[in-house]
Amino acid sequence: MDSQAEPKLEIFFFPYILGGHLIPMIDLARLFASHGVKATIVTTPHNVLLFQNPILRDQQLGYDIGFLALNFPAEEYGLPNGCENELTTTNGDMFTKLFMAAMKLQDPLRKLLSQTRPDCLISDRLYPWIADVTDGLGIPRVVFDGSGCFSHCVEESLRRYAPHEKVVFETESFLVPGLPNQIELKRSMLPDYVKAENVFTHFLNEALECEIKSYGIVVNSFYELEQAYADYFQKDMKRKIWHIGPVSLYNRTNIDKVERGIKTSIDEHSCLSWLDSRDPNSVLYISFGSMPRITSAQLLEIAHGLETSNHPFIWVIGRILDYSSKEKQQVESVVLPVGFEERITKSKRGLMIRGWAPQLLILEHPAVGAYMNHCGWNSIIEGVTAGLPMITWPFSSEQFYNERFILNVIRVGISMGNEDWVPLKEVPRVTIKRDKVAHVVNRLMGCEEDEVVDMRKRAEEFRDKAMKAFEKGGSSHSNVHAFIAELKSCRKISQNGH
Ligand SMILES: O=c1ccn([C@@H]2O[C@H](COP(=O)(O)OP(=O)(O)O[C@H]3O[C@H](CO)[C@@H](O)[C@H](O)[C@H]3O)[C@@H](O)[C@H]2O)c(=O)[nH]1
Repeated sequence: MDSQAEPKLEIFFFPYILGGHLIPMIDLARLFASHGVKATIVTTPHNVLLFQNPILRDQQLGYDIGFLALNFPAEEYGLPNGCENELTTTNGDMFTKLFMAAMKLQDPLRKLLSQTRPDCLISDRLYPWIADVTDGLGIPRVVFDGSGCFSHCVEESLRRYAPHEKVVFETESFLVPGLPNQIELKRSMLPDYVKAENVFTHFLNEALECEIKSYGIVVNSFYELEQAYADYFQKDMKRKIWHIGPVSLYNRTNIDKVERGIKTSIDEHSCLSWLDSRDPNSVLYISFGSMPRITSAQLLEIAHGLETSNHPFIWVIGRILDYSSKEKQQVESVVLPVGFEERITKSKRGLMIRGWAPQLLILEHPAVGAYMNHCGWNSIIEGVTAGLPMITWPFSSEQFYNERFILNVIRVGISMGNEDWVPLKEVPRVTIKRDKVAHVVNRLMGCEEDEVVDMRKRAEEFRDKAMKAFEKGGSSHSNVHAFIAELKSCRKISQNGH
């Protein structure tokens, strides 16, 4: 039993500087603070500014949460002042510089940790030097992986058995051995750094070594969603994992005031009233995450496809890069079919959001009936939490693994059919044509076929399980407690000098 006088457990949270990593890590810190931990988010000055409002709100609620800022060497890398995450980059070159600058956080972090000595550091997977910083300081280090446990298991199987080396053609399928489900992939879906060694292979190998040497990993997922993989990870891969999500549910208590850093590009009330005017389950929500993904040509095909399919939609057009320019500069204004916007606005068929959408607010609305996304893990877990079937359209990173998870493991989606992995910030080589877009949208929206009805049912069941996992007594809630208890006992052991 903890004595009343025992000091609070202090955890430092050190997120990576990509939107899809920062957002869930901030939620994670807020979640732990709500469980009585002193949570300190260690990030760079402009990222502090970006997320200060939700943290202030939590402080007003009495939670012990705050920031510590590390200087970001933007200037040293020729980045404009304030460019401290990929959301503020406007071309591909800046993105590369950002990665390099992030590597330089090592020394300031070391200095900070040696002065402050928290009870634990939860850091993002993408800092391969993190073990050098914490080892020797005696601070337990835990890795937060922005993706789910499933993609870890796929990565491990590919490393162990290299099944992709036994197929000749890019379009040839192979089975991913040793996993609880039959998972088929094609070589064309694999990252270039898996198929042949490059700089990123080494970077990720170092990150993995660091992860293996860590105390364990926490994931933004819940046990019931990927039970077989959570067990596989612990038993076969012999590593510790805590499923503590969906962390976005932390925002749920105040869903109409969701602030997750970035200011939304649409007035939230007009977005909600547009949704209020639509029938339940009738709207398709389309978003491809926080990074630029699609080409101008693809944008046109999506627009035509949506118009033909005739289902209501909310379409988030994030940043589009001009892939033909050497610098991959951001396109200032996007070209849509003539009269498209007027037509969909007048008929109230669609709502376009240029920039940043209040995603959680939209996903939670009863009018939304399906979600087309790029299979970024946060999008998936947020879609699952909203009980939505999905249209999967992966492009890069581990997104094709995540797509298999949706299609073959939890079976709540249908695929748009892209099979061509491209590196982040490279031009997608495949353009899905308008007829295909319309066909896939029609297959899911307003369809009464058994396959789709079953998919919706399963999606709703997973939503209920997600809610249950997060509530008091649920698996994620208990895992947060178990994790805290374990860290407390580590602290006692180190204090007693054992
Ligand atoms: O207009 C928007 C767009 C995005 N989001 C939020 O931004 C996050 C996006 O995260 P995710 O869906 O994971 O996409 P990425 O930003 O692309 O994520 C990167 O990081 C993920 C976690 O490691 C990986 O799974 C992805 O492959 C990788 O691209 C989610 O929380 C969204 O709710 C918004 O709130 N509004």
